[in-house]
Amino acid sequence: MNTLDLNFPELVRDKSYINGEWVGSQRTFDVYDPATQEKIATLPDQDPEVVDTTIDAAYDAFKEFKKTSPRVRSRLLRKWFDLMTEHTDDLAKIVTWENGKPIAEATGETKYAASYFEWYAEEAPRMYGHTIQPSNPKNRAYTSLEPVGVVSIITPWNFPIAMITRKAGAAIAAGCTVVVKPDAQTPLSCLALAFLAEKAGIPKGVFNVVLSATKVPEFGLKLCKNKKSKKISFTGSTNVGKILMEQSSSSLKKCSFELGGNAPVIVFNDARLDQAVAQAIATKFRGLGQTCVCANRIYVQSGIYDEFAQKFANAVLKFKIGNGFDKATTHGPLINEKAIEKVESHVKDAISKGAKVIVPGGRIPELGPNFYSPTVLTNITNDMRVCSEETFGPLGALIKFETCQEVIDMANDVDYGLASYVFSENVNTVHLVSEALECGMVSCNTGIFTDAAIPFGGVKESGYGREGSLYGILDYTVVKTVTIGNLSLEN
Ligand SMILES: NC(=O)c1ccc[n+]([C@@H]2O[C@H](COP(=O)([O-])OP(=O)(O)OC[C@H]3O[C@@H](n4cnc5c(N)ncnc54)[C@H](O)[C@@H]3O)[C@@H](O)[C@H]2O)c1
Ligand SMILES: O=CCCC(=O)O
Repeated sequence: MNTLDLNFPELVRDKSYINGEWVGSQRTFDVYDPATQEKIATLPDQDPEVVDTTIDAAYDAFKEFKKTSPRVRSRLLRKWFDLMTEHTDDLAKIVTWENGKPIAEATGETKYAASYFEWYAEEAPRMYGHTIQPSNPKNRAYTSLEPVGVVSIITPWNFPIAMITRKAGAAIAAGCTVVVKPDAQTPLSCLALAFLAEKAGIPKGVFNVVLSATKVPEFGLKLCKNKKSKKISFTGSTNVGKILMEQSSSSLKKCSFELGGNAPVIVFNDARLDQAVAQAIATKFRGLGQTCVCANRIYVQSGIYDEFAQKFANAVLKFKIGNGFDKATTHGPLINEKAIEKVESHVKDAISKGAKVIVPGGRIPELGPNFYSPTVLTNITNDMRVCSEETFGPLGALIKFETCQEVIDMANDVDYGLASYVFSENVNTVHLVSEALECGMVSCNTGIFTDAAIPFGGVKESGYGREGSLYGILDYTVVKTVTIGNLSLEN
C-alpha cells in the first residue's frame, strides 16, 4: 500500500529487518495516518522470541564488526548519510505520513537525522585513548575505547527517524551492532532506514529492526534481560525508562535514558521582546508541543508580561492547523486521542484553579479526531498540573514572575531536567541563570538549539547519557586499560 507518490517506492517496507533479511510473521498490525485515520501499512506483529534470535544474530555479527577499522565504519556511515540525503524528499514524506508533522518540519527532521550519520562518520576515526604513567616507574599503561557490544534500542514516535540515527550512528561508529524496536505508530521511517542500510553495505546483523504492537512490554523485557545485549539505549517517557532500568539490572546493562522533560522558558524584562516571543513560539509549538525539549512552562517577568502574552496569543492565532502534506499547514495533528486528552486535562485543571483563557483553542473535529488548535492560558500558578507534568501538546502556559531567584526556584521545582530557555540581553543574567538551572541543556536567546554537534541529554528524571557531539560515542564504548609492567632494557 503506497499512496505517497514516492520517487523510490521501495522505501516503504512491509517486513521487519533481521540479519540482512526481510522477515514477516503470521500476526500483523496496522499503521494509520494520524491526520486522515487511513490505514497506511500492515506490518508483522512479531512474537517476543524474535528478540532473542535477533540479538543472537547481532551478537554473531559483532564478533566480526568490532574488528573493522574505524575508517571502514566511517565510510559505511558516510554512504548511509549520502543515501539519506539522496532520498530526503521521500523519507520526509514517510515521516509526515506516519507522524503527521508538516512536510517542511519532516524534511528538517530527515536532514537532522542524516546529520548524525555524517557526524559519527567523522567521529569514528577519533576514538582516542590515553597513555598513562602509573606510579611504578617500570610500568606503562594505555587505554583504548572498545565497543560495548550488542545494543538494544527503543525509540518513540515523535521523531521517527532522528531518534534512531542519533543512537545507531554512534553505536555503529563505535563498532557495536544494534537491535532497534521503533514505536508501532511510526515504524515505516525506521524500516526505510534499514532499506538504505542494506544499500549502503552495512554488513548483515549490524542494524536490525524488530516490530511489535501488541507485545511491547514483553519485547522490552527481553531487550533488557538478554545477556548477549550489553547496553540499552531508550528514548521515551520517564515512566517507561524507570521500568527498563529496573529490568536491565539483572544483566547489569550499560544504560542511556533520554526521557521526558518539562522545559521552562524564562523571559526577563530586558529581553528583545519580539525575538523572545517568536522563539518561545518556536520551542513551545515545534511538533505541536510534542518534543521532549518543548517549552512546558513560560515564565515572563512582570514588566513585559502583558505585552508578551498579547504578542504570544496573536502569533498562535496565525497558525494554520491541517494535514502535514498541505504546504500551507504550519502545524499538523497530535499523534492520537490520548495525546489530546492529556492536553485537555491540563487545560481543565488550570482553568479550575484560576487560569485565564486568552486563546481557547480546542478540538477541530471537522479536520479529524487528532486535530487540536492550541490553547493559551495566563495566570498559571505552581499548583497546576502543567507546572509539574509534561503536557506534550499545544498548551501555552504563561506564568508571571518578579525576581531572578524566584524564577530559578520555580523552574527547578520539578522532577525533570532536560532543556531550559533563557531570554535576556544581560550577560550576567544569561550566565548565572544558566548555571543555576538544574537541567542538561540551556538555550539562551533561541528556541531551537539541537544539533548533531551539541551534547543532548538530561539530569534528574529526564535521564542520563549524552547523544550527539564528541560525548555521544562514549555511551557505546568501554575503556580498556592495558598495563605493561617490569620494563627493562636488560635481556
Ligand atoms: N529526552 C529525549 O531525548 C526524548 C526525545 C523524544 C521523546 N522523549 C519523551 O518520550 C515521551 C513521548 O514518547 P512516548 O509517549 O511514545 O513514550 P513511551 O515511553 O510511551 O514510548 C517510547 C517507546 O517505548 C516503547 N514502550 C512503551 N512501553 C514499554 C515497555 N513497558 N517496555 C518497553 N518498551 C515500551 C514504545 O513502544 C515506544 O517505542 C515524552 O515523555 C518525551 O519527552 C524524550
Ligand atoms: O524530542 C526530543 C528530541 C528533540 C531534538 O532532538 O531536537
